[in-house]
Amino acid sequence: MQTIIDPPLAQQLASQGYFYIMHRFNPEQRAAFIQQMHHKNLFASISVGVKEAEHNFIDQLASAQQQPEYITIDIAHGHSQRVIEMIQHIKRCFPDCFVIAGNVGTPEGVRELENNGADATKVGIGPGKACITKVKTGFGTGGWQLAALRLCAKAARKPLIADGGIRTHGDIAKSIRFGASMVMIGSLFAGHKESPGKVIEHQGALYKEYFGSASEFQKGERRNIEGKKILIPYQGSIQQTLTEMHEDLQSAISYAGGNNLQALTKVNYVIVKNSIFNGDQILGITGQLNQNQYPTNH
Ligand SMILES: NC(=O)C1=CN([C@@H]2O[C@H](COP(=O)(O)OP(=O)(O)OC[C@H]3O[C@@H](n4cnc5c(N)ncnc54)[C@H](OP(=O)(O)O)[C@@H]3O)[C@@H](O)[C@H]2O)C=CC1
Ligand SMILES: Nc1nc2c(ncn2[C@@H]2O[C@H](COP(=O)(O)O)[C@@H](O)[C@H]2O)c(=O)[nH]1
Repeated sequence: MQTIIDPPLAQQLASQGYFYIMHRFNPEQRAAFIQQMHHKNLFASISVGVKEAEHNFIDQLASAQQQPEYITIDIAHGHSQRVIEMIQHIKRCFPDCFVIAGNVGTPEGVRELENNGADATKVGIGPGKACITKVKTGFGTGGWQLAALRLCAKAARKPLIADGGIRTHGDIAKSIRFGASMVMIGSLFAGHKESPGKVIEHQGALYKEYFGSASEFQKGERRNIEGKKILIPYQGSIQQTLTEMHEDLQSAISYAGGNNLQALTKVNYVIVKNSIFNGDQILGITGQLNQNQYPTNH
């Protein structure tokens, strides 16, 4: 997403061994981005849409022999013929490229994209924090993302990426329990100084803008709008959050009784009707929100 990642942050993440997906909203900069990443011996992970210009873009990369290691097909409704055609087009041009397709919310969607060549599938229709798909269309996995993931995982033969709805670090461990190999995160990263969202001062406090890729702010027009703009409290460096996520995931693995991520995939769980958040907010002793978590809703 344009308010989450830009080339410098992609370089930082890749050089530290994190996976990233570069957004597709500066289309003319993608070829140069691949070159820059390769020049620094880093992997290139770009995204594309499904329209004709995107097919032509893949052809241009192929003619220039500029193969990114990862291409994500990033559209709202991933269980569609246009995504299947794009997977096949990419695989024709770049048989070795790892193709991530999505987003879907059903086992049928996962199976069909996998059968047509996707190497991994993104699961999540509408659980994102800047998303309004559920209220506008009545569709989606918003509010039951983990259950959707669990259903999709039963059908999946290749990795699943849980995309959207990660609100706490604990949600990462839970997503792995229900079948994700990876999670994709927007809002939890949006407030950091490295994220490209604009800094806004509001009633004496600093925030960063975070907008949906299907919002009017991204699209520049009010057509098929399924996203909104929100403000996320400004949080300083992303490294602190990454470190804390790492530590929390390590603790989760230990609670699961193991010493690697596999342990999380087998742990027992109970489903409770209402979330057992105990009404807690994670507040520091000064009453300030802890640096990295639980921004207020806007
Ligand atoms: N994960 C999620 O829940 C969602 C994510 N998004 C994000 O928003 C961005 C823009 O996505 P998108 O609008 O698909 O990209 P594009 O504008 O590239 O549209 C791709 C194609 O899908 C069509 N389209 C758009 N929305 C839908 C829909 N809900 N159902 C069926 N067809 C649709 C478009 O029609 P036309 O040409 O007429 O515009 C176009 O043909 C992406 O980054 C996507 O990830 C958006 C919504 C949901
Ligand atoms: N329905 C919409 N979903 C969107 C839009 N822009 C992005 N997204 C999805 O949200 C996640 C990030 O979720 P978060 O909970 O971590 O903030 C992102 O990866 C996309 O899949 C949108 O405009 N509408």
